[in-house]
Amino acid sequence: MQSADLGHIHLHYRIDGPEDGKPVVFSNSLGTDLRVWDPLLPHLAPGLRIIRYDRRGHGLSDVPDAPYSMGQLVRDTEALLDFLNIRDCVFVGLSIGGMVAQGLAVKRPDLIRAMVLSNTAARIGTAEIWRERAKLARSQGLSALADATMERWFTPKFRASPALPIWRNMFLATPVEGWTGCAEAIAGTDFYSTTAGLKLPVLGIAGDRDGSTPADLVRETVDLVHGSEFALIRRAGHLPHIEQPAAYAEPVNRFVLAQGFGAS
Ligand SMILES: O=C(O)CC1=CCC(=O)O1
Repeated sequence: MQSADLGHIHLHYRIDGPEDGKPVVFSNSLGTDLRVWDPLLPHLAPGLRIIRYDRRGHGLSDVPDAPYSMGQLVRDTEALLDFLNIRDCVFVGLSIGGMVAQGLAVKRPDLIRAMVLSNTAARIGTAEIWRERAKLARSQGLSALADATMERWFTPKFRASPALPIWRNMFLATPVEGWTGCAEAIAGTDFYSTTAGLKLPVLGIAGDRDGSTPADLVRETVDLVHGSEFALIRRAGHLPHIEQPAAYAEPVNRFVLAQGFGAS
């Protein structure tokens, strides 16, 4: 457990793997903390340096007053990677984390060599939807959003499994200020034109039963970048690395290794 003092904010982060391993940065989704990647880690190729962090308003990072902007979320990540002296990473962005990836790749191409855009898009939902959800969260708490969120995150089969409370509790443990702050950032984000100008290797990943970023939406964004690849994970919702970790790891490992990121 470590905290980075970035001057404007403290972010909680964690690094696993050898110090001289090639860096792969994981940026998670709204309403989750860095532990959301735990099911995937045992399936990743050996020898990588795995960097995870809690976005502002989430996990053990600072919780500034809402609203947040996507520019702030990108800047936080940029500052963290500079603090950790990370360059040329493969950046794996899940949902809002994928939006941060798109913004950061435009702003700081020196930081990102290639990116995985997982269950994300240049624009997710509509501003109205996110502002409605934020209003409900502020008036009634995240419990008012929990059932619908689990339906977007997971298939019915997974929702009936004993593992569900782990992820539901992670969602419910998110500070309302942090969740609504990030929801406002999503509401204000449309990266279509800037993502279309990106020139770096991109792998898109979608779940065939994603209730938040359906596969066609993910594909539309990923196709904006010339030469991008795409993988569909079957029997999975918005968090396919939890429901199908081995199937998710397969394209990620192939893509990461194709960037010259083998064990050193
Ligand atoms: O729909 C959800 O709540 C899931 C989600 C959308 C953006 C994000 O990061 O998570």
